[in-house]
Amino acid sequence: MRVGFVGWRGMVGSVLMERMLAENDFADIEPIFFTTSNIGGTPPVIGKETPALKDATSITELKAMDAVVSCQGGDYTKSVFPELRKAGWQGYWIDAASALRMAEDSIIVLDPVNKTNIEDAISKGKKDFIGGNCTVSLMLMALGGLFQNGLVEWATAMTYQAASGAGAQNMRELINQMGALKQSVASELADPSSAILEIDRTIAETLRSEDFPTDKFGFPLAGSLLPFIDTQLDNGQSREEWKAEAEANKILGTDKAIPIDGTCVRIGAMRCHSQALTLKLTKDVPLSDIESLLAEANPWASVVPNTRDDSLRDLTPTKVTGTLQVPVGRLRKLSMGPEYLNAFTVGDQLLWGAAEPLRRMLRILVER
Ligand SMILES: NC(=O)C1=CN([C@@H]2O[C@H](COP(=O)(O)OP(=O)(O)OC[C@H]3O[C@@H](n4cnc5c(N)ncnc54)[C@H](OP(=O)(O)O)[C@@H]3O)[C@@H](O)[C@H]2O)C=CC1
Ligand SMILES: N[C@@H](CC(=O)OP(=O)(O)O)C(=O)O
Repeated sequence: MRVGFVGWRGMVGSVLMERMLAENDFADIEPIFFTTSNIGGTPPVIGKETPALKDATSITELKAMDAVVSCQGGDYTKSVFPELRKAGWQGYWIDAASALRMAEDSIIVLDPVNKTNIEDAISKGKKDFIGGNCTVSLMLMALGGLFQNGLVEWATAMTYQAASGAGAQNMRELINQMGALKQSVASELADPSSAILEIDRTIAETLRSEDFPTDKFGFPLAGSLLPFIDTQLDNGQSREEWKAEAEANKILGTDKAIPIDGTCVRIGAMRCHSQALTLKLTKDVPLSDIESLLAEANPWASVVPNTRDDSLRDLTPTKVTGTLQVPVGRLRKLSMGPEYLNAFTVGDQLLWGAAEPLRRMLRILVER
């Protein structure tokens, strides 16, 4: 299988490359690397010979691929994909960008949750397999045991999303913001007898100053938060909030849409998205059954006991970052009634949130 990779040196693409190397995925395909900026350049080192970088905008070059995996972004997808199909290309298109997610012919891929739908789509000749939004994929990885068993009447997710979701430059800016804050009070901090309210005043001034580094986010994130992610829709939702219900129901293949809504918030974590969920269950399910269903849904979901020690140790971005684990905890029935469940989950948005579903989709095709 000749597989073209576009966007392999970006942040999501680099995580995909790391995972493919770790799983020895390149052994079973003929990889060809593309670029939008360095045609003829040196391809990445993957343990086998590959040709010089090809032009990612060349329909002729792309047409020679059996599959194309793109982590290049939505603008690239929108400009190249229709031309490629128009030119009669019948290969598989696997994409991290949101551009084609809700297209009628596309499947949103998250195989631990919708492998049957994926297999069915391949059998029916579908060719466009798109990775889901990171918060949606991570929610379904963590809470698949309830959603897949028809136990969720509705859900509301309040998110705590990492800087990485906004891009590599934003991650750098977050650290620069942290550095600028520390610098502004360095001498006071070094003096244990200095007044905390004076430090706080200086920090607030620094956050509000014109010199504070905010080119990428537009606003301070370190020492603050940003309660709006992605663009604004007419109904008051952010596009990120809209994706929850739209994409989750498409992934689950529900006949009747499960309402899912909430508020998406950017916080100063590096690459793990966290979510606090309230779920209205379709019936009163005992907590022990809920825990079993969640833990058994897939090998990456795990239940963190709802104790202070366990939650603070195991249910944080610090613990989860760089791993494929998607722990879920803070599980308890809410005071509203026995059908109301509280949950909190954390996941790495570059792994299960972006690269891993694409890697596994390619494997499904290779192994058929
Ligand atoms: N960030 C995220 O959390 C998620 C992103 N996505 C999707 O993936 C797409 C790509 O996102 P992301 O990986 O963050 O984008 P990046 O900006 O990191 O990379 C995109 C492309 O930019 C080019 N580029 C230019 N300068 C550099 C540089 N210094 N280092 C690396 N690449 C550079 C590369 O193309 P070239 O080699 O051709 O020059 C690269 O493939 C997004 O647009 C989105 O659609 C999906 C889910 C989550
Ligand atoms: N919007 C997500 C990241 C992302 O790229 O999402 P999508 O693939 O749906 O555009 C975030 O900011 O955390």
